Amino acid sequence: MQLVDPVDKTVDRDLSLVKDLGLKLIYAINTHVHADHVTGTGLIKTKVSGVRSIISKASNAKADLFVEPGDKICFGDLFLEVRATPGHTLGCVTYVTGDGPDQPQPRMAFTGDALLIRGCGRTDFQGGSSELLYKSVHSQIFTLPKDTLIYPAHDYKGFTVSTIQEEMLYNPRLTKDEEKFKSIMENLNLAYPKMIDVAVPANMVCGLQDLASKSA
Ligand SMILES: N[C@@H](CCC(=O)N[C@@H](CSS)C(=O)NCC(=O)O)C(=O)O
Repeated sequence: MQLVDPVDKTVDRDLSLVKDLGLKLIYAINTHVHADHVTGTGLIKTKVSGVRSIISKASNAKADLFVEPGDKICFGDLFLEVRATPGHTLGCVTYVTGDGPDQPQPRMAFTGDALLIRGCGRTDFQGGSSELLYKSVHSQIFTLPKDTLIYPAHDYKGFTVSTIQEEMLYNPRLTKDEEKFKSIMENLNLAYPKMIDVAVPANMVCGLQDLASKSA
């Protein structure tokens, strides 16, 4: 019996979509890295030549290119703006589509684990800080136009997209004041991530070359 790696399968599906749409993949962009997740970027690089991986400098991870707050990632006539949104991890960033008449409207924000739909990333390990996360979301994400579409990294309830307006109205954590938010985050009682202390075999590290350079 041949085992098929689920990450491999997902990457193949997504690359097939990119091909069907006639697009050329040039960047594989990460919002952050955590020791319990292996990013798919290294695997993508083995399947599509010329793709360059991107992650924030503050993540302290490995990649081809490092970005800092305020940087613009340009592709074709479009660009993504890099916003620092630490709190879930110290190196978390949010990527926002460009501002301007020639850029797609409404804007789109790829928030990683900083802002989830009706939730947010946990802040209880590996550089997490509820104080920082609250400030990040309020100063860097909730200041975007209300119709900006939010695409987070995870959803545990089947949602795929939200808007700034919806989250400012209905997010059960981030609509609260900072003290209440901190207390909510301290009492989430989430299970300790299953994979956080799992050692990664050496052959995976070779294939997935942008795996975080350090773990817990
Ligand atoms: N059950 C999962 C862990 C789920 C989890 O902790 N998710 C993280 C994002 S991945 S580090 C999170 O921030 N969740 C926030 C929340 O409110 O659920 C596992 O054991 O792997």
